[in-house]
Amino acid sequence: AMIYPGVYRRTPSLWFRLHSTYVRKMRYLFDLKEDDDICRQAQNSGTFYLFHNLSPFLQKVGSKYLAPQISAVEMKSTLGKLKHNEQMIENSVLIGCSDACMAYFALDLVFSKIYSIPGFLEKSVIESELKGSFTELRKALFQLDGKDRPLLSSAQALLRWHDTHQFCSKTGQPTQKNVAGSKRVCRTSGIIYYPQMSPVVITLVSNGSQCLLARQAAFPKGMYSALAGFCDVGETLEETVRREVAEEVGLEVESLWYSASQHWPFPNSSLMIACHAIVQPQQTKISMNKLELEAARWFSLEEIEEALKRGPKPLKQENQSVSLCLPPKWAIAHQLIQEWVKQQASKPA
Ligand SMILES: NC(=O)c1ccc[n+]([C@@H]2O[C@H](COP(=O)([O-])OP(=O)(O)OC[C@H]3O[C@@H](n4cnc5c(N)ncnc54)[C@H](O)[C@@H]3O)[C@@H](O)[C@H]2O)c1
Ligand SMILES: [Mg+2]
Repeated sequence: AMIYPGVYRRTPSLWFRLHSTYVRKMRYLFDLKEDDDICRQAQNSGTFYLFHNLSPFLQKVGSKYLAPQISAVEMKSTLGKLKHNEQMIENSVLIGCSDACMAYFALDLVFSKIYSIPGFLEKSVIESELKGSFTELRKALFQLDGKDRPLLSSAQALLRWHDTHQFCSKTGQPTQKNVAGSKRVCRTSGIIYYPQMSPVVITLVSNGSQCLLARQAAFPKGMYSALAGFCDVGETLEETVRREVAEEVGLEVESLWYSASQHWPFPNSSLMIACHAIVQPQQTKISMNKLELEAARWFSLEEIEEALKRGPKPLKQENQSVSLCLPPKWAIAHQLIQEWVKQQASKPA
């Protein structure tokens, strides 16, 4: 149920003739964020992605997993023992819309405090009612394919932000979310809080023929990735790349260029900005920062190509060590590595 803006309400066909699907979607989402009444209406006709303590609800269909969209009606009836539907639905946050402008919301059952409502269903009962399970997001990202990954990642980030920003940090008074969940306001101080994101630079360093990968102690066994670091206040992205490379492996960047970016929900909300960097070929001796990293070294094209072929799971080798494995294909670090392999292949021999 699309809500047409302004003059188009009388002439919906004009709205469709004048705008591409993409523009219509973006205008609709803008209206939902700006206008609480429009957004409240959309909550009664939209669909919901469910979370339980930040774990998305997944269903197995054949050999595939997917995140089902639950209609408002379906939700009220399935979770029908609720006496406070309205109130619960208002805890949802807007996360997108379909090409036909049907709004998508995310709702966390735990954060909505519905468990304090007498008679509300246990998690396991909800899971068997809806025929699926609440799955930890990292695991879910491996099981899902396609468009659900970024959608669930940003949904989780937004739900987490609301849960941890319920009070004004100046007055200590409760903050109120707008219906879409695109901001929270403190009525006492008038301060508006917007969902927070930390910029992070992730850099694949190359010396012209090898690339530098590193691992943190917390990484899965065998996994190496590009260098990453949070931007400091006042820094440009270029300065962050140079500082992080110097801090973590003791090298000086000669040149760098931007590749792409990706939202990353762990551990909070980061905007991962991916870059390639080249260090001077005569200055490639790694001096690793042991506080940050467990290992860092140069890898040849052959080693990287083999690891890409093997896929994301490490193999146990004879000497007890594990083989190199790389970040999953949906992580931007993987994309940087793929691009580097292509650059190497296109170089004259
Ligand atoms: N290396 C990878 O392949 C990779 C891939 C995907 C995502 N990431 C993400 O990149 C992020 C940054 O990487 P890192 O841990 O090496 O960063 P880092 O090298 O900047 O070191 C982390 C330290 O920075 C400090 N810090 C400064 N600002 C911070 C902020 N806004 N939030 C949290 N800590 C902050 C903390 O002291 C923290 O311990 C991590 O959140 C990680 O999830 C890394
Ligand atoms: Mg780092």
